[in-house]
Amino acid sequence: MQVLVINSGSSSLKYQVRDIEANEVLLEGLIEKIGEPEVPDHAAALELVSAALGDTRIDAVGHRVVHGGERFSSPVLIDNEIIRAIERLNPLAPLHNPANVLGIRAIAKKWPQLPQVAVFDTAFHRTLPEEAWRYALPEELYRNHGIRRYGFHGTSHQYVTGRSAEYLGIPVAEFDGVIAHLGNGASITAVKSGKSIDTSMGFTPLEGLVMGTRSGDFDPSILVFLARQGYDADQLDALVNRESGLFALAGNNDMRTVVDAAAAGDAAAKTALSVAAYRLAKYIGGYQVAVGGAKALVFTAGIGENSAEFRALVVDRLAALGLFLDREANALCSKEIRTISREDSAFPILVVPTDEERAIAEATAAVVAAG
Ligand SMILES: Nc1ncnc2c1ncn2[C@@H]1O[C@H](COP(=O)(O)OP(=O)(O)O)[C@@H](O)[C@H]1O
Ligand SMILES: CC(=O)OP(=O)(O)O
Ligand SMILES: [Mg+2]
Repeated sequence: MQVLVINSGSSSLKYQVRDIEANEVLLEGLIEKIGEPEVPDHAAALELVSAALGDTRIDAVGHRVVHGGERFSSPVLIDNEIIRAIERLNPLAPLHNPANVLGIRAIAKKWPQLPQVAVFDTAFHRTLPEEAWRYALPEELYRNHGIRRYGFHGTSHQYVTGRSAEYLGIPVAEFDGVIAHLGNGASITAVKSGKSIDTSMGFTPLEGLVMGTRSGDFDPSILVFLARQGYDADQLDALVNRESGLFALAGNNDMRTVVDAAAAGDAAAKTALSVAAYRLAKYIGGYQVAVGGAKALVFTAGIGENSAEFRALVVDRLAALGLFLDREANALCSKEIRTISREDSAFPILVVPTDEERAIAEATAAVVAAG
């Protein structure tokens, strides 16, 4: 089966065509600047994808959909009712979901006969126990507005959980571990018996770790204070989602630039790295408690897979957990799954490359084959 995988962002669209049986990428690309004159909307972006596809056969389309709310705990075949259900979740993920819906509608219009499947970022986290998903807020906020913790990056956390168990030679149902997905958006998940039991992102992909341009955790009274100073909702949204994180602390949202600046002696860049590494180390300590003793700590995504410097800054704070880095193994550049901890570490620290597109393609093929 040949599956077109679509990851629509608000201003970009990533795509891949994969052969499922051969596990091969036949074609891939990235369309940027959607909304600007060259590519006015998602339909225009899709025309560019269509041109790039040429006469490549497509049997099904798999979409990354960021918010699946409480309804979706697994991938689903898309129909009009499903599109409307995803659309109703738009207010919960304003940066991501509207773009996902536009991508789905554009394809339904252009290739109405093609089966489309939605694969949700939130689905893997549907196993969170209430003590992890519930905020200590009045019940009606949950009942009337769905205000609770959902968690994101689930497709990646689930894929990496499976790969880690395989690497350790244990069934996934016996895997207890802590997975740190560190990309532009970053989240960490506590996995117990192969299931997500806690994760750092919450109602939206803002809570938790320090990210490229998102603040992660802070005292929500700051928003109340700023509202009283005259900030409106859009300004507050931009402030915490687009103007914070590494960008606010170091003047740049790209980890490579921040690490280089710190190495060159830039004090703000050093502070940014310390704040981000300290926050993550604290979460790892907390999740070690949540899972009752991990079998592995796993780093993944752009920063987790590639930044030996940032991994060292984090692990050097974990001596209390009995974790020690093998400096040489950590410094190695590789696309392979690998161990980066010393033999005498309490449990192994792994680097496991994620592959959200592969996971989405395989889930899509499975849903289409079953339906
Ligand atoms: N070689 C590298 N060293 C350090 N950081 C890297 C390297 N390659 C990528 N990154 C970082 O990974 C992040 C992007 O991660 P990625 O998973 O691609 O994000 P997303 O999919 O959310 O856009 C950026 O902060 C980038 O600087
Ligand atoms: C949910 C989320 O944060 O996604 P991304 O990392 O792609 O922005
Ligand atoms: Mg990502």
